[in-house]
Amino acid sequence: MMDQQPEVISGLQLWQWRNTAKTAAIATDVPPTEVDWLLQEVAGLDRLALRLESFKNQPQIKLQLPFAELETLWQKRLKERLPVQYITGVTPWRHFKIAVSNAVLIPRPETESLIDLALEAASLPLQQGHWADLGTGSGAIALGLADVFKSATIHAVDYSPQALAVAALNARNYGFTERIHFYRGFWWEPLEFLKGQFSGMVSNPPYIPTSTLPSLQPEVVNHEPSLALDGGADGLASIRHLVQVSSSYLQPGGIWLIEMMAGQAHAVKEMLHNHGSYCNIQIHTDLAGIQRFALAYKVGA
Ligand SMILES: C[S@@+](CC[C@H](N)C(=O)[O-])C[C@H]1O[C@@H](n2cnc3c(N)ncnc32)[C@H](O)[C@@H]1O
Repeated sequence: MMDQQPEVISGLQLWQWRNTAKTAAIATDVPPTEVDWLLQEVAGLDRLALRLESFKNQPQIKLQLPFAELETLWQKRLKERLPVQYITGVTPWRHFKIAVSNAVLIPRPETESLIDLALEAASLPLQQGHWADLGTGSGAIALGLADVFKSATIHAVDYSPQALAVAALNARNYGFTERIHFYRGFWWEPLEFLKGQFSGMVSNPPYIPTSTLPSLQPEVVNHEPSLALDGGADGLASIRHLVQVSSSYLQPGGIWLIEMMAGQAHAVKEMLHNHGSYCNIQIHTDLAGIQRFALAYKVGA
């Protein structure tokens, strides 16, 4: 989107477009606030200017794309249910502005808590050394870990090379290229050379049962990568793998931390318990009170 030719229009013209776009949003069950997200990115307007509508009197506003293209993109949002984050190319996550494309899952607000949980769970020695972000997608978790664990090296893996390109861009944007290393491969496989040495692992793996996918919102099922969503028949295929394999990659006392779907906590807890290599198994809720995160330590510290 940002490669388009810029265009200058009047504040009044943009104000009128905004009103029409908001009315259409309400009529099609799209949050009207998304119109303002779009205008913040393409017209460089801040939240206050939008809230007070002070831009209405500006003689000229420079858009980062032709005005007609703005309308085309908004129609795609409404008719094709294209997520607004894929239109703007960015999404807020913690204090970052994360670049996204349709090669990556849009990082969700609930996933932000994984970073706080990792920080609370890790003693000072564990806040250093090697951490893994498995299934990094946009790289959001890797950025979050690099941000709170200033002396750690983050190893971020994804199976999708297109996702890794987005993640690498985000790492560059925040000056983390030295501290986040990217690998293409199947979960832990590219990290074999560090087996037994990891202070911790954080992952938000695909966890939606295959049969549930068609019932998700069209924004998700029609636009987000299925590799990021599909957790196999019971939704637990990736989590099961991460339970089985991670203990040989973690150092004794190392942290295992994942996000999961509502209703999976009991099964995940049981898997961790039955494996025999994990202790102090904990389930944590998200801000909505849903059992969303599982945390455990490798035995033997
Ligand atoms: C739910 S998304 C999470 C993305 C990002 N970590 C986040 O929280 O926003 C799951 C990610 O796992 C990746 N993935 C799926 N299967 C994988 C595998 N076998 N090995 C490595 N990554 C995989 C997907 O490409 C996707 O980027």
